[in-house]
Amino acid sequence: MIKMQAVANLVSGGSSGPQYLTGDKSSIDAFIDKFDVFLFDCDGVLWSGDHLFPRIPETIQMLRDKHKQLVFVTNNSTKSRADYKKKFDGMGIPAHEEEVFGSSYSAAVYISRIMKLQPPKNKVFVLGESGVEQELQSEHVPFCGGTDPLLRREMLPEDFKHIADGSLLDDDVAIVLTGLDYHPSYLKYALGMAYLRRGAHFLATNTDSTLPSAGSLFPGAGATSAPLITATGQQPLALGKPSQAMMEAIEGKFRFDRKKACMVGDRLNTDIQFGVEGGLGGTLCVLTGVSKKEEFLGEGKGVVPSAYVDQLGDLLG
Ligand SMILES: O=C(O)[C@H](O)[C@H](O)COP(=O)(O)O
Ligand SMILES: [Mg+2]
Repeated sequence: MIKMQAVANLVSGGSSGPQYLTGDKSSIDAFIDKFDVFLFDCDGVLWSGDHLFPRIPETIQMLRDKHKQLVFVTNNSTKSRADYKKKFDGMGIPAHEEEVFGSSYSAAVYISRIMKLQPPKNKVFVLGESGVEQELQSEHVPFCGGTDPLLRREMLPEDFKHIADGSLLDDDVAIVLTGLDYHPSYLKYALGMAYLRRGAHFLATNTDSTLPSAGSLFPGAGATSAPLITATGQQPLALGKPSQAMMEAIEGKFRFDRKKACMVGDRLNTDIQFGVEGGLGGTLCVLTGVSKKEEFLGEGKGVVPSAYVDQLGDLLG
């Protein structure tokens, strides 16, 4: 049964706002044929935490069979590229580690290849999970904090004194980097604030307000940097979507024509904005994650995708 929007698309050729593709095989095929490259978001598009959405492996394989170039562009910094390869394998998604470009890798590349701080004052104090640490390691960037078990404890009275007199601080720290942190502590925030007050650069892998998981929403990476923003009044430089520094790094690594590329995502103010501001040929919003169609349908909407589907598997028709 062809949906009303599909009829509207057929009639208006898709000029009446974002094209609704679900159930419209000919429009789906025409849409896919426009692009050589698909940049895929992960959380809210492929899966919701450990829950894999329907027909994802088949959809990815279909695009591979059409010789499309695929890049997996996630803001989730808790995992490294190698971790994502394991997750893909575990879910039967045909993908390669080299095709992953996460915000933790984006931050590591920015620090090592753009900032190029000289040792010894080039260390990163991390508020985040092992994905950030692994990618800093892959770029030979020294770090501390992060998953260090010594920081997963109560703040003790003497800690205030030792942070204030600097004896608990590492003089080589030049950067504070926040990412999604499942183990926040007052001690970590106190150390992060002390380093920022000493003049350290303030970076974030991403600042998404929420994390889609288990079919619901949870505090996102933005919740990790927020206490430091409030305490210092400083804003971090975010290196995940929609940052165009990330788009340039991806274009530099995967070499593609932006006009023949499509960004597929579930979130308007990261994924779709990333594609629109990056001048990509198209953007596809998938309604299994954060953003709802009411946020982009109708007049006077901000970020609007070129097309949308109920779920990614709908691309199989
Ligand atoms: O809070 C976060 O870090 C984000 O919600 C999460 O990372 C989003 O990941 P993505 O949808 O970009 O794969
Ligand atoms: Mg997402």
